[in-house]
Amino acid sequence: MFHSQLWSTTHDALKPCLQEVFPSVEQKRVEKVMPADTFYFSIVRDPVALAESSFAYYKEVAPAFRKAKGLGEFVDDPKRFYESRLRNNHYARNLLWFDFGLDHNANFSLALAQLGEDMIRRTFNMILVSEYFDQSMILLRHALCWPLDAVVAFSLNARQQKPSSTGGVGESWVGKAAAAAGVGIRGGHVQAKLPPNLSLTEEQREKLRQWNAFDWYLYKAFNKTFWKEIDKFGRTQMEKEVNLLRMRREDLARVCLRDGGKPVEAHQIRDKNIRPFQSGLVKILGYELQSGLDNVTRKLCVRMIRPEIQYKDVLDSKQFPQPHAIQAQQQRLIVAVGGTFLKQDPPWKGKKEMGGDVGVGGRTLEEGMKDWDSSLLNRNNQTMVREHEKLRLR
Ligand SMILES: Nc1ncnc2c1ncn2[C@@H]1O[C@H](COP(=O)(O)OS(=O)(=O)O)[C@@H](OP(=O)(O)O)[C@H]1O
Repeated sequence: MFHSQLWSTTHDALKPCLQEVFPSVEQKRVEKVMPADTFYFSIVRDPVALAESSFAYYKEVAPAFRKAKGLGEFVDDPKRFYESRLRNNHYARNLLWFDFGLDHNANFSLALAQLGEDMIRRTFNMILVSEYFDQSMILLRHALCWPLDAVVAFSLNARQQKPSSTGGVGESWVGKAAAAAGVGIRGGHVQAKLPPNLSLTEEQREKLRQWNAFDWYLYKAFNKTFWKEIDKFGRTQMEKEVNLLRMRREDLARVCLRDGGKPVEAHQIRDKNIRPFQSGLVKILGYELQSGLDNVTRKLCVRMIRPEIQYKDVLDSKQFPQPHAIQAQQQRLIVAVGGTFLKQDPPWKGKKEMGGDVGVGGRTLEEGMKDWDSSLLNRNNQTMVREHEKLRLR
């Protein structure tokens, strides 16, 4: 949901002014706090891929998904499982349409779909396509006159597609996922639901498109516009720039990431501050940084792989700096002794290294509390305090 207080300060923190709109659009309230020349963009994803992702993450969150054994069973007869009035069922029907602030339970009609499309076109300067992420980044960088490096990114928040084959019950994918989901393992048997079955036949994929008719309509419409934009840009030039982008990504992966940049399970990441939050029964992968990076390089690399919740916390700390709290904390560290002031080691120093691992860049927790640009992170943020309440941000 949109909160003007949040965004009014975000705008100062995020210059130049642009928004990748994730929350439902409440355009008037957004416009009140954003400058007139704000660049609004969003991204659409193929509804079939989106449904797979949504089912995997939100199986236990959306009532409509909960009772279905697999995505296929849900799709075969969605009305058996779906009740429009139930909270969180937006994950199960027309999620794109919902994210654009539209009524995802409305009966499909072409007229209504066109109205929605027009509204989105009026609101957004650009709609990108997830399936062509690299091409999207090139279009975006040109629209914003950004250098190539500004859009080089590693894929974040990816779902593990297959369970790992090694390890006993405690070490297995199911075991860990169950633990993450807070389900017990008794007598060596996993008392948890298995990871969701996402396999679909071609017929079921087609049914999914019908069930998510508004999303399918939007996806087709914006996909068409996207390719028109690429034609305007020039296909050869696009190919050239996409190649450059990929080369640059590979270079950065070599510098920043272990094992050639292969995404890894969260528990393999030694630095807890860059572990992606886990939700549901699928694993969300992250990256392990190269060791021995100098400070500047490390900051750049962390910036590229910081998971979404930690990223939100960085924004929070920029938007809501707590000068009094910081000052008070600093004062607590300065102890008056016989008229002179000595700086005392903070209580955590020497006890706890970041992620419990001294080897990771050799940074202390104190340093770890600072963001890439050295601003202090607020410890009373959501990540630190309400660990158990988190869901992926949507
Ligand atoms: N660069 C790039 N290219 C293509 N796809 C990418 C990229 N980065 C992230 N992803 C995929 O986006 C999915 C996560 O999206 P979000 O971070 O928005 O999370 S969520 O949808 O709000 O839950 C998640 O999809 P699934 O893995 O299918 O769940 C990511 O794999």
